[in-house]
Amino acid sequence: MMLRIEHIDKAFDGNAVLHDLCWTLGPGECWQVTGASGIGKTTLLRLMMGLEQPDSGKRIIPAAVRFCPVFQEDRLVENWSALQNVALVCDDSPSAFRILNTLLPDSALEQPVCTLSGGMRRRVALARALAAQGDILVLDEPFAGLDAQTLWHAAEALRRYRRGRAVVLVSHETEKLFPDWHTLSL
Ligand SMILES: Nc1ncnc2c1ncn2[C@@H]1O[C@H](COP(=O)(O)OP(=O)(O)OP(=O)(O)O)[C@@H](O)[C@H]1O
Repeated sequence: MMLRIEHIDKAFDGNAVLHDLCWTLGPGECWQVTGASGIGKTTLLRLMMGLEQPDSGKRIIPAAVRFCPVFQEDRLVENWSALQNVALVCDDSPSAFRILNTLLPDSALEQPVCTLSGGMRRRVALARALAAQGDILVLDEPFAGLDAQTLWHAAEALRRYRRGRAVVLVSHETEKLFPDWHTLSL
């Protein structure tokens, strides 16, 4: 078991978002979290990572488990290049370069990320999560703003570079891309 959620309730300003939610993530398992806009998908990811506290219920996680997140916002160092952003979380520069290279054109790798398009920036954020040392990839809309072909490449990079790590993914595209993954429907 890498992460367990037991009977979690979460409300904001008296509005219930998650109610009596139970779920277990096993080692190396891949999950897609689905549900309508506003149902609580991002809230659940934040609860998993301990960035939000439940009103009741608990989250059980071994102390050594580390997360590799892609947040809904890119959270990049704006004046740094894609390579510098990814190298920040990764001791192995050749491996960071390899991951970035599959996701972005060469011409985009060395300019400040603030000059890149929204879809390119999203791919830098995904590359950073894939290059990071950690146990669970937690990905909140990592494919936002990508056209069909780029999306396919990004999904392929996720398959190739997850390196056996568990994945929890929120994306509107997942059913077509990852038909063999588990689904948690909110
Ligand atoms: N910090 C907060 N303060 C108050 N309300 C919040 C907060 N975070 C989330 N909410 C509310 O909780 C509900 C669930 O939000 P959440 O972002 O988890 O939904 P979501 O399923 O990820 O939505 P989307 O698919 O649109 O991103 C929404 O009604 C949202 O307004």
